Amino acid sequence: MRAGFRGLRLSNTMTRQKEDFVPLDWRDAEIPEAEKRVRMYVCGPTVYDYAHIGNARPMIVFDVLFRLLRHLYGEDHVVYARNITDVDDKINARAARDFPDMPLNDAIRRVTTRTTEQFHTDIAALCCLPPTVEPRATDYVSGHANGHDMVAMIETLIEKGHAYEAGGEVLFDVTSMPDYGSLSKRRLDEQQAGARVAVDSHKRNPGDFVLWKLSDENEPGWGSPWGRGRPGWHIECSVMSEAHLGKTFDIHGGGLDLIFPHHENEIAQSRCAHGTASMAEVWMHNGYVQVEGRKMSKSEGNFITIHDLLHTEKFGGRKWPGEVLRLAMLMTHYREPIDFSVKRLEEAAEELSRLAQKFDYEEILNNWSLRKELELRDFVPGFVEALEDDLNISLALRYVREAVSNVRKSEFGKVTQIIASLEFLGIFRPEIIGVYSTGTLSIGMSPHSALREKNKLLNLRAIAANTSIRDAQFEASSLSNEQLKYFVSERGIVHVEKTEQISELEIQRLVEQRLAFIGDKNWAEADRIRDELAEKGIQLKDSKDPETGERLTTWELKR
Ligand SMILES: Nc1ncnc2c1ncn2[C@@H]1O[C@H](COP(=O)(O)OP(=O)(O)OP(=O)(O)O)[C@@H](O)[C@H]1O
Ligand SMILES: [Zn+2]
Repeated sequence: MRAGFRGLRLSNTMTRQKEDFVPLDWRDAEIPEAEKRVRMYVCGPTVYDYAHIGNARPMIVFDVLFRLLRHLYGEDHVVYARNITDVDDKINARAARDFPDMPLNDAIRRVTTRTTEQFHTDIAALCCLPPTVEPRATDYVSGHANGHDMVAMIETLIEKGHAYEAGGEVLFDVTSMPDYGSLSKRRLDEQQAGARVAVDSHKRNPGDFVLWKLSDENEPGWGSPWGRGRPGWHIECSVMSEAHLGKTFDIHGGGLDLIFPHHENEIAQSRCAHGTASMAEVWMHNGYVQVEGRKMSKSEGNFITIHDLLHTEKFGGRKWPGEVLRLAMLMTHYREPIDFSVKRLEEAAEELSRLAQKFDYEEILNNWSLRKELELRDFVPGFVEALEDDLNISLALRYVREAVSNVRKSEFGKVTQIIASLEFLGIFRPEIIGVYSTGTLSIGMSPHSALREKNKLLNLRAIAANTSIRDAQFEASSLSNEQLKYFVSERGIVHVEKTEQISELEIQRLVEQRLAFIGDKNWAEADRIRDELAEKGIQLKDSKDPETGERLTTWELKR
């Protein structure tokens, strides 16, 4: 087998073919094994508003690819860069609207920080791993330490005759690049002939695009040789991908809508600035999330945010767990369109609970900790091969389904393969395997059962740490001498509650007080204490000491 080929085949928009994937570093015998890297760049969000579920699709698709690359090449051998676009006129408009009394730059900062945090929270709930690096556009406009900045790249493009200044802008001259349009397969002459948009008078060609534009006083701006201004949209990705992945790298991804003009223009900038034959070896594009046949988008107004799906009942009258949303995306091949509907989410939810029914909680807990001990990295048969075929997740899921229907609980190895596969796809959480567990740790419990309960609880904690449950709550630091009730809710949230504040000493004190009342024949007070304790779950038993004949009261916890 060729060096670097691990069986992975990917559809390349550039060649319109499914190709064997051989990362660049593996083609170069000079690079030592330990230093080889697979390098992937994905265009991230423009942070001015909540991300909608359409925006989530590339994040989820390329998260699966990231996981697969890590599995095939080793975790330390994959670099995944996904940017944050925090400079954009839509951001400026939102800042002025939301914080009218604040200086614009502060307001912009507020909007981008708030939106970025929200984005991170949303996609963590969709079980996406953080990328290796997440550069922000504003850190790369000018004066970047290694010279990896937008102003420097634009200067290079002007020097090399690919860009020109006109009408308060710097524009890329598309005719300066003979094979401009190679990704979208749009020929320049066709574009010009068919151009219906009025040609801006200062543009040499209708297809020329903005690299830099001057800013008004009340717009954000950076100093540059062409005056105080801000970058056009495409230049940031050329600059940040070079800064983190080099002049040419392995995979570049994003949604279908980015092929033209965004990716086409990234290619033009990068290749012309660096004098290279390609920017990325493989170009991958996910299909649209659609609503009634039309692309979900903010401008169409036909969108639903990830946040609303997770936390409100706006869509289909219920909240949808992150795994369900994620599975709803993964059920369709990444290049095909998805019609987003309540029905689809219901199907995903049903599929998850079908996968769940087979297992019993106790079993999984035991297997889980064993698996951790053994560091098993084994998946159900056929699973990895299916993913290697251009991310054929539907087929991979079919293998998981088959494994689930054939497995017996005692088949530890197979059960762990199933869990590893579900976990790999990011759809594993305790609740999807039917977990609804409650338990009690209480005073008066036999040491053996207390230990069992305690171990269960610690296992829950381990599960919470190992999956993406971020909201797990553990209030209990000491598990002895307190009655603690814990439960895993349907959403997988682990709560630990103190169900009883009363201490053993206190019970003892009350028992003695009651005996004193009995001695005084004050039955009313004696009964009051008995009822009070019963309310707290403590049952008293009266007996006589067989030797002394003395009245004896013991207590136990009633369930
Ligand atoms: N309906 C959709 N289906 C699939 N991917 C989408 C959809 N809408 C946007 N994307 C992708 O989401 C990523 C983030 O893009 P970005 O933040 O620029 O979205 P956007 O352009 O603001 O969305 P919109 O199209 O709603 O204005 C891009 O890779 C883009 O291709
Ligand atoms: Zn980009």
